[in-house]
Amino acid sequence: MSTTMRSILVNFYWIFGSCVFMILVRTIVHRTFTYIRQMRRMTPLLNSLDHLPTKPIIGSLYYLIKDTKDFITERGEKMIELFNKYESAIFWMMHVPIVSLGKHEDIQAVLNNSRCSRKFLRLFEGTFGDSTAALHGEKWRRNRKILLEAFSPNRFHRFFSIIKEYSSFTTKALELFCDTDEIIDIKHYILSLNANSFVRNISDYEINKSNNEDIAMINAVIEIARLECTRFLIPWLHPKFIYKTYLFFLGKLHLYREILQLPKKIIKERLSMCNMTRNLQNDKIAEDTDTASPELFIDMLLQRHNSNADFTEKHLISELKTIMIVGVESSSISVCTTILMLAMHIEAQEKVYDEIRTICGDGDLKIQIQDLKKLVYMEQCINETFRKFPIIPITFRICDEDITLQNGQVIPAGCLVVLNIYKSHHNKEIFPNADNWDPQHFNKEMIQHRKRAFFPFGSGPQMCIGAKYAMMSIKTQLVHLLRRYRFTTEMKMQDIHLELDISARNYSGFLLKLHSR
Ligand code: HEM
Repeated sequence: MSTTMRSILVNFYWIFGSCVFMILVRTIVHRTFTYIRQMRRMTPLLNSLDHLPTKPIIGSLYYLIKDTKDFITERGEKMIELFNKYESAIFWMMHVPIVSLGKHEDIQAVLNNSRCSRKFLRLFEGTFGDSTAALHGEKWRRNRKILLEAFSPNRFHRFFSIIKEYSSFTTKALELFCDTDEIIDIKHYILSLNANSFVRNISDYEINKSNNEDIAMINAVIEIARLECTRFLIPWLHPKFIYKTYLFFLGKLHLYREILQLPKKIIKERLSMCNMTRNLQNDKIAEDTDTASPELFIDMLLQRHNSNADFTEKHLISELKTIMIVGVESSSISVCTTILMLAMHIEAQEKVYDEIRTICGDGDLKIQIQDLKKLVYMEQCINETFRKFPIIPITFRICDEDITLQNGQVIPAGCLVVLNIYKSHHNKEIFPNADNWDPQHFNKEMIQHRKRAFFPFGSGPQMCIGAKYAMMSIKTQLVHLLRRYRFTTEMKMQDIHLELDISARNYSGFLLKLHSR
């Protein structure tokens, strides 16, 4: 290399290096000033609340790390335990204050306030990306409209027959373990049932178990959720560049590609199928999809993508990926936990079984969608499972305006708020037998009184759009499984340990024995 070339390169590196340095300094100074300005306004208001114990630099995070063998699995339970000590308090996530609220009136006030959003979910980009769950404002409103239509009860007949098909298939597959001494973890079977039926319901795509691309997504979801939860708890990992570097050193960047493989493949296959049909039917489909609302969720998204320049391919993939994540895991956990509870409470299981027999008869199982409403005691058991083990035990909001609590305290705008659903579900004034699993909490006489402190699907404008779908799906699966098997377990309540990332899952498993009916 000539000397001139070398000196040009050296100058280039100097200029480039200085630019990067200047940008870094500017960002740090800007962030520090913004933080100081915000804290000046927030501190007087926050001082009126209880403060959770803190340590220098890491704040209250110390109490999540203290005496912990495995931070990733134990942090959820520790967080709930810590928040549960106070009705409303401040938790210092390093230098960032988070206000935790546990009174149901305060939780309602925040959930029902349309100026409180889930903007922080941008930190969970692998899980939620640019989907409805992470959006706010006009974009969120437009996406939510599509979701509400796609999962409206008038579309349930088709969903129901597909869920029935996969439930029968899984019930038969479990035959292998019936009346043997083998203890099995039903989680894998139920997860597969829900993944297959949900993906068919939204896109007509059939998951191929022998295809690595299809299976990779399921593993990537759990790992990414864990990583993003760590990112959320450690503010130093919030800047994208630092988080990406962290992933690079952990060797986990590939997960972010894997999580997108299945949604991308579904879209590709759907597009090629639509093109084929279009050619065969002489453009009839094209005319239809331009005017009427399509039947499948994926077609609704494709229609939106075709007609709206701001709904890019990235949004399309993200929406599909997120709905698969939230739709599959939550229903699987609910089915598994309800069966585990019924296995621990045999009397309740017999009562549910008698109800199923009364409604569906003794012969071959011929359940109709309208029968599901009649399964009242089963619904009490499902609700009690949601109460005792809420799938989303805590949720967060950032409020764009000051929020006044019932006792007059003010939560300043811009503050991150934790809504402690778990605490509300364990309020002994409303649920007298709160520490135990007791379906009587939801009997006919008390249900209205209790539902005001009961938020399994959230509440207000951002409430879950899949609540009715989930209840229909869970009941259909339980009818099939409980009609064929009596489940027993050696597990006890204290064996259940919840890991918390985007949802709470029991990492001790769902260990059951199956006996024929
Ligand atoms: C037992 C099953 C389920 C539970 C316990 C559950 C729970 C929840 C909760 C608590 C929220 C609100 C979170 C918050 O306010 O921060 C939520 C939101 C959401 N859920 Fe579910 N969910 C379940 C099933 C489903 C299903 C099956 C779907 C899809 C069909 C779904 C789609 C969504 C979406 C899209 C949102 C975000 C709504 C918005 O931001 O406007 N969920 N879910």
